[in-house]
Amino acid sequence: MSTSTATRPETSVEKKSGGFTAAASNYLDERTSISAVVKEFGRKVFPDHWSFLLGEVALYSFVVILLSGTFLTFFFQASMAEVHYDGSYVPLKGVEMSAAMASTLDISFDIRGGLLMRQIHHWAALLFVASIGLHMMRIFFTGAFRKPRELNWVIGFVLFILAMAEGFTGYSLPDDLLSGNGLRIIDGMIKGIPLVGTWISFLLFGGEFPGTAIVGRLYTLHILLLPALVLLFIALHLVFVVVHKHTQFSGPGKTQQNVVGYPVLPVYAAKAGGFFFIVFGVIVLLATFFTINPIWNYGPYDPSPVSAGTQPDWYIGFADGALRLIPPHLEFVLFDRTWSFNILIPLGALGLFIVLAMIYPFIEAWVTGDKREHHILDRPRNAATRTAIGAAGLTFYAGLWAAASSDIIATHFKLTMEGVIHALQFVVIAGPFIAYFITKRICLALQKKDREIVLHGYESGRIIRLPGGEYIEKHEPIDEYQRWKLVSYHDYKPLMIRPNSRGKISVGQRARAALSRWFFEDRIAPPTRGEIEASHHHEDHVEIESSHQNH
Ligand code: HEM
Ligand code: HEM
Repeated sequence: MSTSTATRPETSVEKKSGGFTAAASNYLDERTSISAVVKEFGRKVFPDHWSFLLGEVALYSFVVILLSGTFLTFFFQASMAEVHYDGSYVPLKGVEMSAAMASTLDISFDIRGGLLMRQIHHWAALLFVASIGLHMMRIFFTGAFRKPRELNWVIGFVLFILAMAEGFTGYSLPDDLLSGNGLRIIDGMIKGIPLVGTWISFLLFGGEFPGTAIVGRLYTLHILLLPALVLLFIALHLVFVVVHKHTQFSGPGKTQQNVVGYPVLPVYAAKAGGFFFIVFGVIVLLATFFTINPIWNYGPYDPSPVSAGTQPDWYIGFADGALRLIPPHLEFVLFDRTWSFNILIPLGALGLFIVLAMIYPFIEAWVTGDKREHHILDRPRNAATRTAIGAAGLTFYAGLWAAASSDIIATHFKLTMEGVIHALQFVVIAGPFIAYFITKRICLALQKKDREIVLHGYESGRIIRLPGGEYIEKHEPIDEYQRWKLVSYHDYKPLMIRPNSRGKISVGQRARAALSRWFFEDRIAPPTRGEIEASHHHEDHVEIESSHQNH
């Protein structure tokens, strides 16, 4: 039995030269065959555009969160046992609080580098969610979620929800006044669920709110279960980015079949490595110069003193705002139970908003009937209806978000609380329609402008007098590169209604066709080759005439 000898990889004897690094990499390669993977991955090409950095910012801030979070676990005590504070922050000396709060104060005042680490963790968390939000907007407005990336949109969206859950559980850990108020709102929301609400609340808090179990439970979620899920989904997300290859904006030489950019090794890896340190550095600077969550000012949790101006972290604002905007009297007793529609309606509206955003790629694909793969990104103006839908969604979100600061807006601008609430109710309900309309018109106007530029060139500012006495402004033709950018998009058409196999047109079909018409209505067709050529002839004509004039 000597078959195996022929196929064995070469031994290390011939490869020994080349110093310690080469020897070490040979050693590793012979035992793992990793060089094939490095070679393959190193040849991957990533296109260059500033907006593709947003996903990277999310990734790098997560690494910072992991590092700083691990440091915090060495000192944080996830216990609600009552203690008397005995650290070096004098104003709270002797005050009764939970061990969680006392240990967070110790991290802030008595552990070397502790306050910086806490602030790094908190600022990194804020940046993490912000970059995810911006990344998601770039994916949405450029249509990067279209086939084959719909599933990666959903995976990304799960990451967005997980990030908010991480943020909320983290915010609740120090057991200070703000933590407790946040948890009390969650408790109220849970209890508002008909029939089962009270039971779920008891299950979560281990009895009557707040109990003594919640911080320990949230801690397990915060440092074990949720980070594991985030890591898993980030890994899946990035595998998909590699498998699908990255999208790119249209331009000369860029097609649906290729990716134009830098290879991972050495260019992209070096750039990404440098960028990681920039993100890390910015977070450390923020944490050094700007206080975040000074829990010593708030004190331990106590249900009675809710200070004015209490704010959640920015990404929870939209949920808080929804609760503030709903009229409070939508609550009544029926069948011996309290029905809190002032909680159920905001919960339902937010749930619907989140689900619609999550499945948007599938809705759009259904409405447009578009089954092709898309690797070239849309310029937002060229997908006017999608861009307008996005603007409507953002206006809704922004209205809710602003409402989380309703009291601060009222006191700062010397307005009445009711006035602010009514204005924001208007923004949340009518704002999306107004935003939709305005955005769509702006996109169509920009499309018309592009068409004009392709056909007639840029306005040069040079006025020429024609032989007949007429004054015209000379238009400079645009170069090939610019023209490519302006005309290389597809003009889609609404779906045609077709009868099904039994020769009938179903109601669903009709609805779909109507939606499709709405999606594509008012579009401005890109200039055709014929039109461009015709416009060139015209340009030449003017050119000859004007040179005549000069002689
Ligand atoms: C922890 C959160 C996230 C991380 C670390 C992350 C990271 C990344 C990175 C590094 C890329 C490649 C570079 C780029 O295009 O920016 C990417 C692409 C992508 N991400 Fe995310 N992402 C996250 C969340 C999301 C969310 C919330 C969505 C959408 C709901 C999303 C959807 C996508 C899609 C569709 C692509 C492919 C884009 C393309 O090829 O043009 N991601 N992500
Ligand atoms: C996306 C992931 C994460 C987010 C968004 C996040 C967010 C937060 C926030 C906002 C706080 C409150 C900080 C404060 O006191 O001002 C916190 C606390 C904490 N986090 Fe995280 N965190 C994340 C992941 C982690 C991980 C992976 C660990 C552990 C390895 C960790 C460990 C801790 C600890 C121990 C605390 C309590 C100490 C303290 O409040 O200062 N976190 N987290």
